[in-house]
Amino acid sequence: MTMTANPFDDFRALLEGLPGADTPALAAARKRNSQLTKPEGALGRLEEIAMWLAAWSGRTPAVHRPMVAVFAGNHGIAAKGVSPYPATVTKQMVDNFAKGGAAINQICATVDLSLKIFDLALDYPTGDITVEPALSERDCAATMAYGMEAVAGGVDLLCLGEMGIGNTTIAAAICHGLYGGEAADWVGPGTGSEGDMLERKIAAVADAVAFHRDHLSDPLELLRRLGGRELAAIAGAIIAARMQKVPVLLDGYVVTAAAAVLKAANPSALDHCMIAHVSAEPGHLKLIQKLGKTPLLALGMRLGEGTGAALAASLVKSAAACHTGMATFAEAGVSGRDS
Ligand SMILES: Cc1cc2ncn([C@H]3O[C@H](COP(=O)(O)O)[C@@H](O)[C@H]3O)c2cc1C
Ligand SMILES: O=C(O)c1cccnc1
Repeated sequence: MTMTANPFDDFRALLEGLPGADTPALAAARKRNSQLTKPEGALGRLEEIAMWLAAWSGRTPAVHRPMVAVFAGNHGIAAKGVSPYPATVTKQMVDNFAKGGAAINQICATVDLSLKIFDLALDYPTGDITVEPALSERDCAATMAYGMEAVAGGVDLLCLGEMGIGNTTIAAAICHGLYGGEAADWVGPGTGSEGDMLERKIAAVADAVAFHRDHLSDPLELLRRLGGRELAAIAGAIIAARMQKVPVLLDGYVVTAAAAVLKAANPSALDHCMIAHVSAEPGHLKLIQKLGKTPLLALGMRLGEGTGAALAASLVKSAAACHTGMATFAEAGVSGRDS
């Protein structure tokens, strides 16, 4: 009989052997970028986006099949009174997504993105992280594997979103677990916690990290103890995207917290990801700084659902269109600099 391997072993191996950037594709894109009919660098970060697309897709920058994946999960911590909305809203919003009535539906329709909702065992909330792990090893690994399925069907830009009442508390616990400081440094209003509720939220994050403190040095163990189903699935989707050469846009605080776990396991793990926007949730900017990234948008949004990522996809599509569609100086007969 063979020994049962640790459920995280496959993910550890994947994280250790992540593929790097495609340097020939990047070099080709840089060359073309320098020949396009515009002053050098005049498209600013759109040029950076086009180079990033080339490096991580391994092709000429192009976005033909962009998709928003929204992962939904429920959290045991919600029973501690850390959100002004009841946990039943998670399922109700999943129904709203299906009917086309949520913000993310409107943005996807406007920007022309496909939208897929992944409903993760909503009737089975995760454990209360102040007194137990959120997930078993098996459940966490299986949910990460499920998240990897999001990267299918020729998707060439993956926008990650989430839905889960209580998950800004989970995101704060992950950040406090990863980076330390005070619990209050990482806790914000989420959907609108204030006063006593905000104090309960801070206490829950402090209690959770204190309870699990001897088990947080391993990032995947931290994810299963302090995380949640949608965060585990997001982590899996980010890994799968890297393996399949699909660039990724990360949404707000919750999605970025899930991603941060991977960076703790391998410092290069998020090189194929951009931060779509900085959320109004105060911990998000601090987290983005820890990751050494610069968000694309700052619109004061704090919704989640992948809404910031979906909006930023319009920038990525525009960047790819400029890169491929613009004429070169030679093609257009436009005089170059100092000619
Ligand atoms: C109607 C409604 C729609 C949402 N869409 C995203 N969220 C966002 O709010 C939740 C996290 O905030 P907290 O930690 O304060 O519960 C997540 O579900 C997130 O996606 C929503 C929240 C509500 C109430
Ligand atoms: O930034 C986020 O991801 C966020 C903020 C508030 C509520 N839900 C998500």
